Amino acid sequence: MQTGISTLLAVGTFLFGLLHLFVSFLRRPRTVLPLPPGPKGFPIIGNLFNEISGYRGVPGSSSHHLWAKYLEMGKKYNSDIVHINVLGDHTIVLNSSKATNDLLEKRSGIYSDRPPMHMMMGLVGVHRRTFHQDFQPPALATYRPFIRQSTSDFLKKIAPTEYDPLRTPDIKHADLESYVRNHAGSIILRIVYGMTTQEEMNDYVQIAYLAAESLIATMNHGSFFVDYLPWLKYVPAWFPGASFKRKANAWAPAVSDLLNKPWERLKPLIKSGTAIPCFVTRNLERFDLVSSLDVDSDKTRTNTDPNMEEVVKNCAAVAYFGGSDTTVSMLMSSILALSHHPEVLTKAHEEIDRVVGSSRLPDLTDRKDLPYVEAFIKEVERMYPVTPLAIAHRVTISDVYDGYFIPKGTAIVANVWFVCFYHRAILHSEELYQDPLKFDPDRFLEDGKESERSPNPELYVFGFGRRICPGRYLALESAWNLIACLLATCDVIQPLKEDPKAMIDPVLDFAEGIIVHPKPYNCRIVPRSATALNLMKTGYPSEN
Ligand code: HEM
Repeated sequence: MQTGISTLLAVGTFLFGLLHLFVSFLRRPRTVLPLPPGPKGFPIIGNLFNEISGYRGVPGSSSHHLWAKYLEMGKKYNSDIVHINVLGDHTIVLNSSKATNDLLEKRSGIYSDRPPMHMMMGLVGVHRRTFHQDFQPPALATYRPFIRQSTSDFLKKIAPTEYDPLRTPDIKHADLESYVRNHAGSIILRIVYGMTTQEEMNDYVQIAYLAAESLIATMNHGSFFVDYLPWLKYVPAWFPGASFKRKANAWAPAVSDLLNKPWERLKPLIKSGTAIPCFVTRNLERFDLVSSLDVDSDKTRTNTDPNMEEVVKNCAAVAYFGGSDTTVSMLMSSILALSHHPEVLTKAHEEIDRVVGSSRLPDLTDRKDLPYVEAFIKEVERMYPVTPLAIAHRVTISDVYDGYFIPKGTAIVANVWFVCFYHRAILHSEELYQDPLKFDPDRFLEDGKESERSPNPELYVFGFGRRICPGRYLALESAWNLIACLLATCDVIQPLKEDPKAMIDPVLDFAEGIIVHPKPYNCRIVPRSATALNLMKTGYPSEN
């Protein structure tokens, strides 16, 4: 009986698949204008078996980064916008700042939808306004004490017991990453859910880490077959070729924990009036939802808008996720860059010593007076963009650009990373940045002051138009605070005993995913003096 049902399901799915392909073929865009150039595909399946489809299941598919493949494609077709069609699902890759600006910024009204991310369980696409209100610069002043607290905790963790520069041991990658993860995680958990104790935060930082592993692997449009054939989400996990389904099942608990666990912890505290004011409490109050919160079940009793509790819950989880792994990537790249560029470290030390002195830690109020530190962070953003392909948008109505037809529903990918070729590129473009593969913070300065001679990478690394990252101000403040304090107190140098063959290339060795991280590296973080070590151990003065 069981086998009969399975066979029936398999045959049904196969026939349904054929029907879907046939209908997409009939409904393919027919217009006198050409689609942007791209590899010639086969009828119906299009570029499915072409490496640039983004689908990792293609036999023999190389492990090259997707953004590097897009580079090759742009070169080949000599165009800064290129087109891929997989099974009737259209993707257009924008390889230049002009194209991203023209479409994602100037035509933001129609280019701000998201393609469905079937592997992502709908965590994106939630209420943007709710989010932006709490993460705009005026709200940030309230969060600065949490940022300072987390930076103090970080400095204490990396501080050696004694000041002995020659015997300070290497920091292993896993330890450094866990301290950085704790820094980013504790700031966001305090802001979003009002968590204050390190013990409870540890568990939740780990939850965000596990969820990030799955979400990172799934968010690049086309990473899984189901992105192209949405009905596949209904096939059972045992179905031949349904490895995406088995992966989704394995990842589901982590993503569900991310969404539910901190929420379930907070609900009774809100009900009893003992919750610490935070993003969730403020938004529940804003939408008059506190009294309707149902502590005993997953469901909401709804005497107001039935969806708003879900919106607040989703926004909280998206902030918790969005604010964790991204900032970790940026900080790990910053520390890697410092350990490879002693000349940058020396200039930053000189600036901090001159402006802040050595008797206190730098604070966010010093930020405007430390242009070299600011330029260093910009150069990290440019050189190591956290999300090299941003997050795909989708166009809601058919459009025409540069003489090309862009069909309604096309996924739009901005290739932010893109190494230069001719005059088309973004963060590594020779046209925008002189000597683009050189790590050089000075490109953002003139006579020691902030300058606009190279465009600010923040125009690209945080996304575009209406979808621009709402957490960008928080990310930059928290990253700045940690980096400035690290620079003020420490030398960041190469490890003592490093096998040269095991050393990673700071330009090329990045792990693939929607959020990219440097491959594991060790380094040495050595206090600059006994006074600096003392500052690390005491941290910022207590604010209670
Ligand atoms: C270095 C740190 C960060 C980077 C590089 C970054 C980058 C991005 C990018 C590229 C997008 C997609 C924008 C687009 O589609 O055009 C995005 C979206 C988003 N980010 Fe960030 N982000 C960072 C930190 C944060 C933080 C700290 C938070 C939370 C407080 C956050 C919350 C979000 C949310 C909620 C979205 C979705 C916005 C939407 O779909 O409308 N991000 N981020």
